[in-house]
Amino acid sequence: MSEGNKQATTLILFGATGDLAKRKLYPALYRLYKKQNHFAVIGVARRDISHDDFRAIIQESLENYTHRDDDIQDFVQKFFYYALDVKETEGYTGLKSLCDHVDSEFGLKENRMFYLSLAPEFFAPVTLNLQASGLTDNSGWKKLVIEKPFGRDLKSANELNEAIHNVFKEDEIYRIDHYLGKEMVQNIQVIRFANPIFESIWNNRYISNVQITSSETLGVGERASYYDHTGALMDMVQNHMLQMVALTAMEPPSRFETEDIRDEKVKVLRSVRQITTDDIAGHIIKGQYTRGTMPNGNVVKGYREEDNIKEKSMTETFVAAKLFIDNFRWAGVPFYIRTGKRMTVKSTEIVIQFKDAPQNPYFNNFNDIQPNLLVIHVQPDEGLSLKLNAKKFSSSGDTMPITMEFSNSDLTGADAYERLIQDCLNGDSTNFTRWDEVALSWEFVDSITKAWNEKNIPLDRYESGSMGPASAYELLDKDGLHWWPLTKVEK
Ligand SMILES: NC(=O)C1=CN([C@@H]2O[C@H](COP(=O)(O)OP(=O)(O)OC[C@H]3O[C@@H](n4cnc5c(N)ncnc54)[C@H](OP(=O)(O)O)[C@@H]3O)[C@@H](O)[C@H]2O)C=CC1
Ligand SMILES: O=C1O[C@H](COP(=O)(O)O)[C@@H](O)[C@H](O)[C@H]1O
Repeated sequence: MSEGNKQATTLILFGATGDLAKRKLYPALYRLYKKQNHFAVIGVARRDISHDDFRAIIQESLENYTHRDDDIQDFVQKFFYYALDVKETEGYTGLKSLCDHVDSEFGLKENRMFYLSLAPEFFAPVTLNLQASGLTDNSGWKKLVIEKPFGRDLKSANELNEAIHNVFKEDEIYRIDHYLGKEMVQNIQVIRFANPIFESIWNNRYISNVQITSSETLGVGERASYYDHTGALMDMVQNHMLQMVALTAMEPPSRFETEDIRDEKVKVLRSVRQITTDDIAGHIIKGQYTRGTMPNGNVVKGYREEDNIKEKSMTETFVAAKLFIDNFRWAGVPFYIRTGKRMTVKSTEIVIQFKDAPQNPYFNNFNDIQPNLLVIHVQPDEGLSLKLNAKKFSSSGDTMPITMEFSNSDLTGADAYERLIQDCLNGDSTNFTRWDEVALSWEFVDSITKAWNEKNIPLDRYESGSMGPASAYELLDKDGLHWWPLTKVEK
């Protein structure tokens, strides 16, 4: 058992009856419990339910969980419930009493993790109420885990940051970006920095372009009211997509320590070229899905027909962008990113396309010479593939493309939320975003929003079940490139 596994903790989970808690957090906590972490959980939400009703919710959320054992009863006994409208200051006194009680019953040393899995408008008021009620005057450590989105633009993110900094120090704040908990996102640094064959050519001399795709087949689902005033730019680009760009592009840190790694990511984010109103049209595409047929044959509604979406909503459900990182290593190399809902497949991949050989002796020889590609498969399969050219078997000089593959898919690792909560218990904030990363990401995203508004950029429609609007293809087409097909997709 590592040191971290011994950290006794009371986890106060705000939003305990919500979608994220049920789908992701309870399975993650169950796995952490099985790894001998010592914690109890107080779930907080408005609905008036008993401890036992709450435990039933948790059991239900684990019903389809494949690694379930017969210790679920013991697991759920560590869960308690407190009904509270988080805006109402008075109710926090009762929460503190329950917290003190649970703490002494389980011997949790007054270590407290406050996890805000709530709508973002509650992040600041809850934090201030925690302080006012004395919940943060504990003798053990305190940590604030805060879900995304962290603000709606740089200004509001700044205000939120100031509010939480009145109560928590930066090293007590864990801003979640769950992509940073994914196995292959964490692997990017190892693939790059532990393999001189890659790192020595990881620059504009050898790399033609980078393509990062995160496509989803699901539509807006039950999160319509959140999504319709958020859109793909804030929901995915500001955080997950820019974090993957930063990890792919960063310099090797001087040491693999939290702040050194974050410093390098910050340098990349600072070097991302701001989008001006004049070049927005050629660089950033926004799209919205219409009715269409998914590959499984299901006909699905268009975005504007979804429940709780405005009939004339202009919210983008798709973004494709061409970014440049203005530094020595990446000058002139486009980073293409795209993300969207209701696309053909669910997949996240990072493709590094290498430049063609300067002179190809096989050219014009009816050969199928392809660019070398290094593909990092983030999900659903986790792995790596390297596309090369080789001699066609038994031919005189013909070539054929071959692929070398590594796949994690037979291994059962931790899930992103499990890793991140474990890191937080252990006090390791490497895979959480530091304030300056968040601020720089907003600065970039704000420049896009501003330019979109000023230029009145149209919303390009794409059929559900497609890979996005035609304009997203044209983005690469005019550079003589194309999106590489995603190879590992959810079946
Ligand atoms: N769901 C997802 O896939 C993802 C979610 N997130 C983030 O996680 C957070 C939670 O999202 P999600 O679970 O989807 O949201 P939900 O709307 O499903 O859940 C919201 C939760 O907050 C509670 N709640 C709402 N209002 C109050 C209030 N005034 N006082 C106390 N509790 C309240 C609700 O319970 P009740 O109604 O009983 O009060 C419920 O438990 C958000 O920040 C979201 O952006 C991030 C990534 C993915
Ligand atoms: O943060 C979010 O991520 C999910 C996609 O996450 P993934 O792990 O399934 O790729 C996205 O559906 C959601 O809209 C967004 O808020």
